[in-house]
Amino acid sequence: LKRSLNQAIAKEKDLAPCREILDQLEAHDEAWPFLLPVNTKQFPTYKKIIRSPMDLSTIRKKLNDGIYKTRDDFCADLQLMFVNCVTFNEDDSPVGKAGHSMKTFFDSRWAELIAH
Ligand SMILES: Cc1ncccc1N[C@@H](C)c1cnc2ccsc2c1
Repeated sequence: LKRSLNQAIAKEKDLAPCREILDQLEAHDEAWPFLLPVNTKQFPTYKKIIRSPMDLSTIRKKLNDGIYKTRDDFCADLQLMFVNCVTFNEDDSPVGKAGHSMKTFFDSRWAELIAH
């Protein structure tokens, strides 16, 4: 029991900074394309082109539901969201530009978190 309690404490330590970064991503001026799953009625080709959709609300739910075992699992879903954006959107489109801006922000905050 003691070991599993320590493991639970270690997991919380590992994931706590993820909540902080996710708070900042959701509050970012350019988060608007990523707040909810892409509406496939509005973008009918999206499901064909993007095999694994991902968005900030899904990441938040997975974090709250204890789906992420490590901070790297969390990071992988964010990178998936950014790769989906680059795959579907032109770099100079409004959504494409927002994606690059959000990725740059995330990568710098993640580096601070891991580096510190
Ligand atoms: C991240 C992403 N990738 C590809 C397509 C869409 C989106 N985002 C949705 C929310 C979105 C993005 N832009 C607009 C513009 C009018 S409705 C709407 C909805």
